[in-house]
Amino acid sequence: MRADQQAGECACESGVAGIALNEMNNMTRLLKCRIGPSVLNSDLSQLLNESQKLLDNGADYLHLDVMDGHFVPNLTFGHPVVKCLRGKLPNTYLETHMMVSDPIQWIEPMSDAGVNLYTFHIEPVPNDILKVCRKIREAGMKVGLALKPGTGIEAVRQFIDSADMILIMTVEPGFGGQKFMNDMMPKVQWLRKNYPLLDIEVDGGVGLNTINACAEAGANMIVSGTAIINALDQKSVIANLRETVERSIHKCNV
Ligand SMILES: O=C(CO)[C@H](O)[C@H](O)COP(=O)(O)O
Repeated sequence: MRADQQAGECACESGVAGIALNEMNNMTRLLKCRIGPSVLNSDLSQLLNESQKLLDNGADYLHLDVMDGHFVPNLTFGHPVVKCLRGKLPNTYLETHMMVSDPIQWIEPMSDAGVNLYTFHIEPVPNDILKVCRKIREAGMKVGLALKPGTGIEAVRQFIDSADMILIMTVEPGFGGQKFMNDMMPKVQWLRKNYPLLDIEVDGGVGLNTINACAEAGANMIVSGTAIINALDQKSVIANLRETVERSIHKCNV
């Protein structure tokens, strides 16, 4: 494991994916809100500047959308770009959201590039989920499991304890700027109810108009792309998103 990967802090201090409900009362306060802007719709010719601006404006981590043109009908960037970014941002927590058909193929290259959290979709590898989780950990990264909107929670249930985070997609993966799918919130609610300390991330159409639904459902890791990137005042949008989520986390604790 690289030093910068080790230094990365996960949103749930305990690092425990799930605990029994009766153990949670004194522990929910450890759940942390984290805002991770997606750089997908930023000016990618200025990736470092765009990233630095997001961090200066309060981002806790960067959500890097890696698309292979097979799993989703779009192409972005891969490990060479991530490695360059890591070189310039040695202390930033980097998540790669792997929208790829073969998540195993990119584990070593992404680990070598300095990724902290490797989030992959379970849909292309239904019979190899545990194997992929194990390889990600062996490579020194945290494990995120991502679900497309059409994938039910039952598909991931038995693997939650093997993950550090579950990503509930609130749009069809592939493009930024789509409409938030409110009907994904029951998945988030179910996860939060049954896994009080689990890091739950939402991604897709999340902004000031939709953050309330995410926060109330129990999401604590917030990916937001266009709502932050296109904002005139990124700092205030990030602060607003954080405030809404922290209010919900606080309500759970009292
Ligand atoms: O994973 C993604 C698309 O597949 C993006 O992270 C996501 O859509 C962010 O952009 P926006 O907030 O504009 O929806």
